[in-house]
Parts: sequence; structure tokens; C-alpha cells
Amino acid sequence: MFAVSKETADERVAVRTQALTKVFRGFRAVDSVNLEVREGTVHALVGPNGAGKTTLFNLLTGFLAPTSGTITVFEEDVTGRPPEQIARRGVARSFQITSLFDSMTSREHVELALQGPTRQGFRFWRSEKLLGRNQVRVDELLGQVGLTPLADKPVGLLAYGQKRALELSLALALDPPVMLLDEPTAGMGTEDVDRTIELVRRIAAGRTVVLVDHNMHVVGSLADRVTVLQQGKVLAEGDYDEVRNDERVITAYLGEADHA
Ligand SMILES: Nc1ncnc2c1ncn2[C@@H]1O[C@H](COP(=O)(O)OP(=O)(O)OP(=O)(O)O)[C@@H](O)[C@H]1O
Repeated sequence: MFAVSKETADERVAVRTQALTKVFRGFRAVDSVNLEVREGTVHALVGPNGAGKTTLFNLLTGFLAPTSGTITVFEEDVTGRPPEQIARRGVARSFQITSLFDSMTSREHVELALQGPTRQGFRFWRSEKLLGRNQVRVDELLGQVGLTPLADKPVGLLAYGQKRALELSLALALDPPVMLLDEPTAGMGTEDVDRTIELVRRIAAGRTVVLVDHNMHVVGSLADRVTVLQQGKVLAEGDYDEVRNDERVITAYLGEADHA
């Protein structure tokens, strides 16, 4: 095996974009963005409404094709690849609640996610051994997100925060080296937000997380590095305290508040 010094390992870039641009009918929603997400870090994307965060997210996961520029995952060029190919390179995004089935239980959702095409391929039969192995993993995943006591309840009966926790466990089922979380605390009350911060912290152990969240308490608690976008461009980048005190960032957010 190669000997990798800690320093070298720390330097690895999980996701890199170069001059990444997305134009919608003449409008530059993402404009020449150079992003470097280092392996093992939690990297937050923030910015006022309409800054381009969701568009950038969709580019990184292949849900949108860039107009120009490049995206690499662990230095492999994935520009223009479809979502399932990018997922196979190790980038997974949290599922949306809208993709949950009300009549199915959390356990059934996780079982299904574990049978997904990225792991063992679709199977019409499964050995007892495989089922047994999956059950251990299902219990583990449900436990990780605190859903063990509710595992056999139909998802339609779960509270909002519990559904968001289930989404996270479905993304975790893929065991992705890079996890993209799109507003994991959106619409949550304070208690659920704090629980989710803890959960994301656990999820982040041993992997890279790219996080979009409007809640600055969440960003401040979790992010090792923060990129601030404004009008599709990178406005500032640094750790949370650096960007929070950056005059340009303050002005951008004040502008938004004025507008509101
Ligand atoms: N499919 C599309 N067609 C045309 N314009 C789009 C499309 N998707 C996004 N936009 C525009 O691109 C800009 C960036 O949108 P985006 O949703 O990426 O911003 P955001 O930072 O995620 O905003 P928010 O915080 O409000 O979710 C917005 O002005 C939006 O109207």
C-alpha cells in the first residue's frame, strides 16, 4: 500500500469546480464559480435568496448540466455526467420528503434504499444471508438517526423532523464519501434543529459534507469552511467567523433585509 502522510491526506480535494457557470436564458445563475471542498470537511454554501446555491447544488449532483466550466470528484472529471454516474463516484444528496411513501414504514424505506442499484444491483431474489446482513445495517441506520422506536410506523404518521431524519438515513444507506445536504433544517423548530445539528455531526464523521442552510446557527455549529455566494458569484470564503465579519457579506445580507 502507499504510505500517505496525514498532511497529504488532509490536502485531498473531494469536489472541485473550475469556472463553473449555468446560464438560464441569458441569466447567469451560477457565474464562474471556483470551489474547493476538502476531504473530510463540512463545507457550507450560504448566500441571500437567489444567490445560486440550489443551482450550484444541482450542478454538483448532475441534476443540471453546466453551461461551461468543470466539476471533478476526487480529481476525476464528472462534468456533464448524469446523476446516477455522479452518485456512483461517491456523491449522494439527501432525498426529498416528497419521495417518501406515506404507507410504507421507515424500515421498509431503508431496506429499499439498501437494495438500490449502486450497491449489489437490482435483484429478483435475495439470499437469506444477504437479508440478514441487511437487517443489521437497517437497524444501524435507523438507530443513527434516532428512528428505532418508530421503525415500523407508516411514514405518513411521522412528524416533519422525523421525516427529514429518515431522508438522511436513506442517503446514508449509500454510505457516500461525499454527502450533499440541501437545507436539512428547513422548516424545523429549535429542538429539531439542534437534534439535526447533532445528527449531521455524526454523519460528517469520516466523510465530506456540502451543506446549504439558511440558518446561521446551523452553519456556525457545523461548517469548517463557508463559501458565500451572491448573484451567482463567490463573494467571500473562509471559516465561519471570517465570513461573518466580512464587510461584503454583511452588506449583501443587509441588502437582502432592506429588500424584504
Ligand atoms: N430553471 C430555471 N430557469 C430560470 N431561472 C432559474 C432557474 N433556476 C433558478 N433560476 C434563477 O437563478 C437564480 C438562482 O436561483 P437558486 O435557486 O439557485 O438560488 P438560491 O441561492 O438557492 O436561492 P434560495 O436561497 O432562495 O433557495 C434565481 O434568480 C432563480 O430565479
